[in-house]
Amino acid sequence: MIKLGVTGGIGSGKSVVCDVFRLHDIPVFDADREAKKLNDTSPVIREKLINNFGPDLYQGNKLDRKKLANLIFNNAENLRITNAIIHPELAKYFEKWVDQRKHHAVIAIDAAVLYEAGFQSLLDKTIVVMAPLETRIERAAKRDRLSKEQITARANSQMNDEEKAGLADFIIHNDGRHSLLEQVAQILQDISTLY
Ligand SMILES: CC(C)(COP(=O)(O)OP(=O)(O)OC[C@H]1O[C@@H](n2cnc3c(N)ncnc32)[C@H](O)[C@@H]1O)[C@@H](O)C(=O)NCCC(=O)NCCS
Ligand SMILES: Nc1ncnc2c1ncn2[C@@H]1O[C@H](COP(=O)(O)OP(=O)(O)OP(=O)(O)O)[C@@H](O)[C@H]1O
Repeated sequence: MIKLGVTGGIGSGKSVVCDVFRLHDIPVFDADREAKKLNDTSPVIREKLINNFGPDLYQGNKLDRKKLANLIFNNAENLRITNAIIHPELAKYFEKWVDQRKHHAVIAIDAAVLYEAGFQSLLDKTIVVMAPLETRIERAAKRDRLSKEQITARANSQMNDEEKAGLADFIIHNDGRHSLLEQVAQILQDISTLY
């Protein structure tokens, strides 16, 4: 089995690229979505987040996402604490998810903070989806109905594209001038010798 990581800055097009992988019948683990599920279901995460940020971070069983977002985006120490709580649990859950898909030749994880979370050590190859920062901010602002400042705060909480590109095995250009279908097909051809 080849384990691929797909990352890229906010609004870069990771989810669109991962939909192309799904078209090739490759299962994709959506780290954002699975992390949010764990935030609401993992007693370990809940206890540690409450110990660090207080009980009103949760309304009943549900994490108040807006409250946590306001605490971590623009505060490096709170971001570090939160990542140290959530990412190890997310990594454990990802490994279980992989074990249940052993019959697939290739699987992928869609993770905005793949390198920051240390997931690279769990993977065989990593792919960075790149687009100009202003394009990314416009796309994400349109999609999420967040202000450009809120998107920029999230972008500033992530490794920048150049650092990610230096760590990547493959780059996918999603600037509207390169075909995503062709770039994904080329990567799958390149890795086909590995399995
Ligand atoms: C803080 C949370 C609750 C905010 O959720 P909310 O729905 O309000 O914001 P949303 O998820 O839309 O955030 C938008 C973007 O922020 C970025 N982002 C999310 N978590 C992080 C993080 N820890 N570090 C840097 N950027 C992050 C992603 O690009 C995400 O798409 C949520 O983002 C979260 O639980 N983050 C911590 C877990 C995590 O690292 N998830 C990403 C795994 S790759
Ligand atoms: N090449 C493109 N042309 C036009 N719109 C695009 C393109 N690629 C992505 N988009 C749109 O931009 C927005 C961001 O794309 P996507 O959600 O795939 O990014 P992402 O990297 O997953 O972002 P995030 O990290 O915020 O989840 C989406 O609304 C998507 O439909």
